[in-house]
Amino acid sequence: MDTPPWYVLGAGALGGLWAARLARGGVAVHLLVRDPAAYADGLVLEDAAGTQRLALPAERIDAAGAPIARLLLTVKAHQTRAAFAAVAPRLAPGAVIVLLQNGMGAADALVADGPAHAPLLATTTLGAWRRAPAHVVHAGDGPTWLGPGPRAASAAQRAAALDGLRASGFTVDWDDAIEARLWDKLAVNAAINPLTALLDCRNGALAEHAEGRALVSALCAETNAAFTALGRPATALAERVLAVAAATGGNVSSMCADVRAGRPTEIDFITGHLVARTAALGLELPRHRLLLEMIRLKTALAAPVDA
Ligand SMILES: NC(=O)C1=CN([C@@H]2O[C@H](COP(=O)(O)OP(=O)(O)OC[C@H]3O[C@@H](n4cnc5c(N)ncnc54)[C@H](OP(=O)(O)O)[C@@H]3O)[C@@H](O)[C@H]2O)C=CC1
Ligand SMILES: CC(C)(CO)C(=O)C(=O)O
Repeated sequence: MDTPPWYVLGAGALGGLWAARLARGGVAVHLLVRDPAAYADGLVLEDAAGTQRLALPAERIDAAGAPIARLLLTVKAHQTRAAFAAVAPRLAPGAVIVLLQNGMGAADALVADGPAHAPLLATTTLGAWRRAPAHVVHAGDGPTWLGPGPRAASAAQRAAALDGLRASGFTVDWDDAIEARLWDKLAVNAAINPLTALLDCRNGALAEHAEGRALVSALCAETNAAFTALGRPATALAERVLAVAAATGGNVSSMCADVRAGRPTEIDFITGHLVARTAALGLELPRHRLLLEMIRLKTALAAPVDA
């Protein structure tokens, strides 16, 4: 039986990287996009191997077409619900769906919204950025972890996702405790992303300056208290966050980039998720809540104002 194509919904930096690597691995890949004209010449991948143009079919997200049996969702957390609603009518029964993004809570909304799909969750330390809309740069390596989502997937769906994504040549492993990995990544993003966005600085600045280290430590103390309340282990959180800030020192964080561009951010799925989950247990996180409100205001201020 022919292996069905991967459809990549979210052909930005990370989705473009995966699409290009899967295609280079000999897999059929289709892009689901808002503007197919931007991908008319395919997708360019720039990495250690050089620069390569890959011819990939790009379809409008809401176009009618063949049923989709394998879907990789790499839109930002706040874009997930709308993007998934647009593609849901094309999903084949038992489709393999992988949600690869930062933040938490987007998959819960998909499952609550809808038909009996069972998205798997994934997290990665790969890094990528877009030089142009259809030109991605592979900027950082690392493993990708796949695990169960809020609704149980079948063993066949898990195996198809894992084997299918491994065709990229990236390291992909299964972890039943994916939620713990997502919380760990959330803890890093909850400190670095809003601080760099509000201070308009690169990640490294937080580790380089005593004031930055103090802010990170204060936020991580709250995250530690939150993890304890949620029954999750959290060791040396501030040290780990500062190590990531230093290791990605030259990066403009995704939230800083979004704020600079006047785009909505993933704050509600990072800090918002943390604050809401602990508030439900009666624990307030005043520093995180302040950052949440400041980033929300920053986004509101970027919206056009009537004269
Ligand atoms: N980039 C990275 O290195 C890493 C990113 N992540 C996470 O991965 C996720 C994706 O990030 P990233 O790739 O950087 O983000 P990008 O903004 O580069 O990509 C998101 C893509 O989704 C597309 N999109 C959004 N809504 C729709 C829709 N309704 N229909 C079709 N396409 C849509 C956007 O299209 P359009 O171009 O039209 O706006 C864009 O191409 C985020 O959660 C991020 O935090 C995690 C680890 C590393
Ligand atoms: C790890 C970090 C902070 C790297 O920039 C990131 O995930 C992001 O920018 O969203």
